Amino acid sequence: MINVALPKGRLGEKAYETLAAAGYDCPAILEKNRKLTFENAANGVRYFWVKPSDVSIYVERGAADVGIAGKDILLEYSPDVYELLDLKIGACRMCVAGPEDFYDETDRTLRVATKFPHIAAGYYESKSRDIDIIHLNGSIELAPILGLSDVIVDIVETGKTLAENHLAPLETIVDISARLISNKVSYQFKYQEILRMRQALERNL
Ligand SMILES: Nc1ncnc2c1ncn2[C@@H]1O[C@H](COP(=O)(O)OP(=O)(O)OP(=O)(O)O)[C@@H](O)[C@H]1O
Ligand SMILES: O=P(O)(O)OC[C@H]1O[C@H](OP(=O)(O)OP(=O)(O)O)[C@H](O)[C@@H]1O
Repeated sequence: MINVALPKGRLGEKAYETLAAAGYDCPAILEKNRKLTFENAANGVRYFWVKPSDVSIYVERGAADVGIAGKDILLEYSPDVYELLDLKIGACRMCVAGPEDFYDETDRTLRVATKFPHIAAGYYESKSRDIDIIHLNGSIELAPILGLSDVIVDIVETGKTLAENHLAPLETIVDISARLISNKVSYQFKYQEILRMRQALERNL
């Protein structure tokens, strides 16, 4: 049996469809209910629905053997896991964004609002730019509008949220997509099962 942590929310359905298409379907998961675990003994898979930002914790600690997590989560938390495959789903990019006419006055500390403080800190450190990080949990675009920050570091997919709030992407930090990750001990002890899953997913890319 292989235990798989799936991200709830916008990435969840695509992640499950990708696994189902690779031979790891579990029809019960499509029932609209509040259950969090689903098993299909026929193909040896057990799924857990977890918060997207928690997938890497479940996998790192071995509560799940494998999981599907956005590259943003892996860059932010640096979990001690193996990254096995780029699944090419959930494509978006991590950007610096702000008012369209933003001009960085480099003589003062830049105020950066973000849900991703480590990614933001690493990016500005690489540019030797002093910043003050304002760690928020959502609606990041509000920060520059209300004067809480100068810019934001956030995910941009279609760009609609930025445009509708009169903001623009200013710099791309990194391209993001979902990855298959594995617990390091499971990768040894369930090597054949995990390899089979990775290969089946890779064939379907
Ligand atoms: N428009 C988008 N906004 C946010 N994430 C996106 C977007 N498009 C693709 N993704 C990918 O989907 C993953 C899950 O995003 P989602 O918005 O469902 O999680 P979240 O609500 O931010 O997570 P959490 O509730 O744990 O904070 C992200 O980690 C990212 O890799
Ligand atoms: O470029 P777009 O297609 O508009 O997508 C990007 C937006 O989606 C995400 O927000 P989310 O919907 O997760 O809301 P939250 O950050 O407020 O929780 C992200 O933080 C951006 O705000």
